[in-house]
Amino acid sequence: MIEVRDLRREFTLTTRTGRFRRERRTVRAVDAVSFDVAAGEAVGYVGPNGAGKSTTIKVLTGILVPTCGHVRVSGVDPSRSRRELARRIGVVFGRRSQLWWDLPLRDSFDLLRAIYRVPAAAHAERLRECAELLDLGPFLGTPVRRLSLGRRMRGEVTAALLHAPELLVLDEPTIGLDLESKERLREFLAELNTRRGTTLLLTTHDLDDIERLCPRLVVIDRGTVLADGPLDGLRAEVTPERVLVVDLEEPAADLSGLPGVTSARSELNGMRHHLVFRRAETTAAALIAAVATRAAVHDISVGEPEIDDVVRRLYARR
Ligand SMILES: Nc1ncnc2c1ncn2[C@@H]1O[C@H](COP(=O)(O)OP(=O)(O)OP(=O)(O)O)[C@@H](O)[C@H]1O
Repeated sequence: MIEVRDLRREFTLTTRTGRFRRERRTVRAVDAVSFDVAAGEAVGYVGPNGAGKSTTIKVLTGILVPTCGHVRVSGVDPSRSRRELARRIGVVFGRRSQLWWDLPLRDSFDLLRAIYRVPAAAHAERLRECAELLDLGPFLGTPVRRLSLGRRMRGEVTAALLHAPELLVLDEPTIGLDLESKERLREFLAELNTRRGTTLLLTTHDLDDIERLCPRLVVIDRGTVLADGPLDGLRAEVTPERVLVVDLEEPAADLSGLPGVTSARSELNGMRHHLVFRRAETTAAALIAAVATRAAVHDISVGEPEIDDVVRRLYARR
């Protein structure tokens, strides 16, 4: 669905250095970026501010022409076949609107139908479905400028989906939304991906979006790809240890020396034990079984590093 090979995009900046002197400087926003996204995947494209996320998205959606490299989205070269691409993909920019500010939502949707030449019956059916799932029905007659941000974003997503695209590209779709609106949007997008098979590529600073929506992460920093893989795989790569917390029925003085355990400590007078173990050497299940031979276990939990921690560690590798 998406094919990116050795993508580079540069910007030339001109700064005044004297009354008649100007200096030209080249900024490489994206450099040697390569990744693929298969049909049906949901991929999070993350990185710190200025990493090159939006530049990549703009190249993928045909807004920017690459300086060099090979890019194919939905079978077409985005910068050469922008119109064709627009018929195949949907795009949502969280910080920009594709709706007509003074028109009621419904009129914006009608205009988009005319632009994309969607048959009336198919349009009506998709609008009914999106309006129902995103609870937009009561607001279809409201001018866009009077909608809350959460409702407007739901309108933006509906607008991007009315022509039934096979790929939806979202740049910061949950930025500025309250928790409830974020959750509602995530739920809708997750369903769109799993039920409809719509491919998703999204950039976000909100790692809960990734946790909820994207089994795979592409991490970019300073224009190059730092890591690409399943979230769980990246977790294991950057944090080779996990923690098993065991609550016992009776206090036990010491649970150290179990195979694969690198450190152990206890609290609550020996009722709770924290066992740090290396995932490469043992599994949580094997460790629980080993603990059970020494003491009666009341409850257990296995700590995974938070996704924020995983991404921070990936950035810190530089
Ligand atoms: N039009 C432009 N002219 C000059 N430099 C630009 C332009 N657009 C982006 N850049 C530079 O390219 C780099 C990457 O920017 P980009 O907006 O792609 O990053 P980002 O990862 O989307 O950041 P953020 O999360 O802050 O939106 C930055 O150094 C930025 O200043």
